[in-house]
Amino acid sequence: MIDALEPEPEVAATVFGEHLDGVRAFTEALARHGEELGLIGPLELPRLWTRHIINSGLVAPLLRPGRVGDVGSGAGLPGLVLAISRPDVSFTLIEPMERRVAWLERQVAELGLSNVEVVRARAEETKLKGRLDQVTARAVSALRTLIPITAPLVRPGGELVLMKGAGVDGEITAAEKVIRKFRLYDVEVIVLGEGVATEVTRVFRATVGTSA
Ligand SMILES: C[S@@+](CC[C@H](N)C(=O)[O-])C[C@H]1O[C@@H](n2cnc3c(N)ncnc32)[C@H](O)[C@@H]1O
Repeated sequence: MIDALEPEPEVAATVFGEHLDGVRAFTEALARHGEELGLIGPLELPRLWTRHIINSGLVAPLLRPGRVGDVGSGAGLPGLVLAISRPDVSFTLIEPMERRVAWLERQVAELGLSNVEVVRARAEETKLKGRLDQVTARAVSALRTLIPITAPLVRPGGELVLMKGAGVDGEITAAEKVIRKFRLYDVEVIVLGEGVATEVTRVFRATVGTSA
């Protein structure tokens, strides 16, 4: 079963390079236990690499050495994939659900990741206000509600790096008020993986201004 999940080797090698073995170990663990732990749906298994793992890994070049928070890590997407890909970055995975936190902690131990801490909390209840250089999130909520829970965690001048679907432009329009309220600037949508990956990754990136 696991063999069928192996990626197109060239795509995976391009995206993960020397970190491919670590990413592969995580993906195999997720394929084995993800469904029984309620981390991924049964339909996701055949497209674990294309839709989830490579999709997450494409974001790695946008991160800078520093402290990155991943809000709503769930199964570890993109947080654990990025932590494997970027050992030069410190990651704080923020996830409120106990069972998911246990999974994340177990993976951190099994993969021997020394650049990850896991915080069990909702983003708005952490003590991380203004302390992170960048914040990532994937499949947590629309920008209109996601920005108010992620932007306060970022230091002034830091960035939101939020993974989004094809409807990102509409989400930006609906979020205009909170974009102003949280003084986001240099707002852009970056499309990653064109010509490389089966599915492109869209990122809403914005710099966070001084707190409102
Ligand atoms: C649909 S899952 C997506 C998980 C993962 N990011 C992915 O792409 O597979 C959404 C996750 O966000 C978490 N979550 C929801 N609201 C949150 C909040 N306010 N702060 C932190 N995490 C939150 C949920 O517990 C859940 O694990």
